[in-house]
Amino acid sequence: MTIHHDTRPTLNLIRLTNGEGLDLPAYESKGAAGMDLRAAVDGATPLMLSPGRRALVPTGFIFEIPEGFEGQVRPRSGLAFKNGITCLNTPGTVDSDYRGEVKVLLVNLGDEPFVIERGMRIAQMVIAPVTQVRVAESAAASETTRGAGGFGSTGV
Ligand SMILES: O=c1ccn([C@H]2C[C@H](O)[C@@H](COP(=O)(O)OP(=O)(O)OP(=O)(O)O)O2)c(=O)[nH]1
Ligand SMILES: [Mg+2]
Repeated sequence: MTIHHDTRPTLNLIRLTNGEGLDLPAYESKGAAGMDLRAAVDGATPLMLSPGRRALVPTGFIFEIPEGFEGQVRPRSGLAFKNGITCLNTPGTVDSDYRGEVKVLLVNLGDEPFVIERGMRIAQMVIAPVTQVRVAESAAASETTRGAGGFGSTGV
């Protein structure tokens, strides 16, 4: 008999009052990179995002990102393609020591108003490993073939 342990890191979620009744953020397919985040806006008063405007949309949860990881808040391509809705600060960064509510900074780059209803899947979060480095200062940079060439220096 084989016992399969779930060896994935744990993402602990704390549901806030405005998140009551919302589905947990979830991977929508077996191999999905991101879990979809839902809008915790008031059920009775959907949020109307006019063209060119932005809004900080609550998710209703605190995410305890495991140490050594970050949460990347990214747009959903369908909303971007169909409605011009994207994340203004993409990819948003959720630090592992953040204990506030995760929010999604949406912007409407389309030309029609967009209505955000409670429970709507507005963005996705990818959990990714991060490396913190030791910061040091040197007087001169080491030599490389590339040197200071950049911004198209190798041609198109
Ligand atoms: O899309 C986002 C981006 C950030 N945050 C939260 C979690 C993150 O840990 C915190 C700070 O984000 P960031 O470091 O990007 O913003 P800042 O402007 O540098 O604020 P701070 O001075 O609080 O670090 O805000 C979100 O909920 N959603
Ligand atoms: Mg910061």
